[in-house]
Amino acid sequence: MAFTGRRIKGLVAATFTPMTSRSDINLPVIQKYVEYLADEQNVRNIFVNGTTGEGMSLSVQERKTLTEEWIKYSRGKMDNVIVHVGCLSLADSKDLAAHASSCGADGISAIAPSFLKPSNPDALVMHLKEVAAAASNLPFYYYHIPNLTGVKYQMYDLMGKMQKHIPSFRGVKFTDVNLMDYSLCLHEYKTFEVLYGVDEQLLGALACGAHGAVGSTYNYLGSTTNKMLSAFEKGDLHKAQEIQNTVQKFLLFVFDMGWGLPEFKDIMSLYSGIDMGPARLPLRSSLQSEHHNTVKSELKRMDLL
Ligand SMILES: CC(=O)N[C@@H]([C@@H](O)[C@H](O)[C@H](O)CO)[C@@H](O)CC(=O)C(=O)O
Repeated sequence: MAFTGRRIKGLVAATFTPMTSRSDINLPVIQKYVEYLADEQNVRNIFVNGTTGEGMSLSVQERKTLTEEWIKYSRGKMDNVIVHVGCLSLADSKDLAAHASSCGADGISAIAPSFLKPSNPDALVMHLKEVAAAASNLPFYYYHIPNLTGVKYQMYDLMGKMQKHIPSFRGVKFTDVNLMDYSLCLHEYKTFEVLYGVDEQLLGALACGAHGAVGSTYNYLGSTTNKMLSAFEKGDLHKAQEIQNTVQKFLLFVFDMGWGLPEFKDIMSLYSGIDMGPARLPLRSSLQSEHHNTVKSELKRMDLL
């Protein structure tokens, strides 16, 4: 696919998957969720069924149903809906990619299979090429998240291979703290997109030249992070640093409590007032109702609520 020049700019919320108290997908919440992102957080791009969305814990049919709902309610509200189609099975990934294309998604993305891992970078590219070909009309983003997949190839090398072999290759969703690799990618592959995925150090990525970022905190700290992007664009580095530091302190509080994805989902419910429901097994939240006020007062103390 020839590069059209349209770039994802700014924040992309990696959406949570709303669930019922029994951990079934909760579709009626999606419309309100999309409106909340657009109207309250000023976030106009979403990345669905990814890590935050517990995509790998959903069935293929659930992922298809969710994709349809996200796309339906995003019309006129979101600029881009990127659908994560990565699976352990190539056949499932291709099925999801073709489905995303038939639904009118704006792009697809896939992680590396993480149980039987690719033998080498070329094998990974062969796998991704087949996934991308199942939705050849859509931009394809490789989802680099080495801490979770255990597939740790340098993106600087891999981008060259993907550019050569995958006609619809558009870029990488880069969820790693290695800013040297990130910066090398941005500067070598200028017509591609390298979306940054570690919210707590987005400012560092901006300094490298980042134009877009995908993350879980943009669901509820989107408007705060947008202020950081504006400050950076205006050259007000001090203000941008202050905002990044506030987000970092909030995340430090969360990590110090030993919390992670299931608790982030609870925090999104507390913050937005939209019930996201619990995370699906094997994840379990340890955030109890007695923690709710602590979280809220922490957010208020940091001027985030
Ligand atoms: C490992 C992980 O979940 N990383 C998040 C970050 O947004 C992360 O939650 C944030 O930086 C806080 O650590 C995103 O990169 C994940 C993401 O974009 C996705 O849900 O696909």
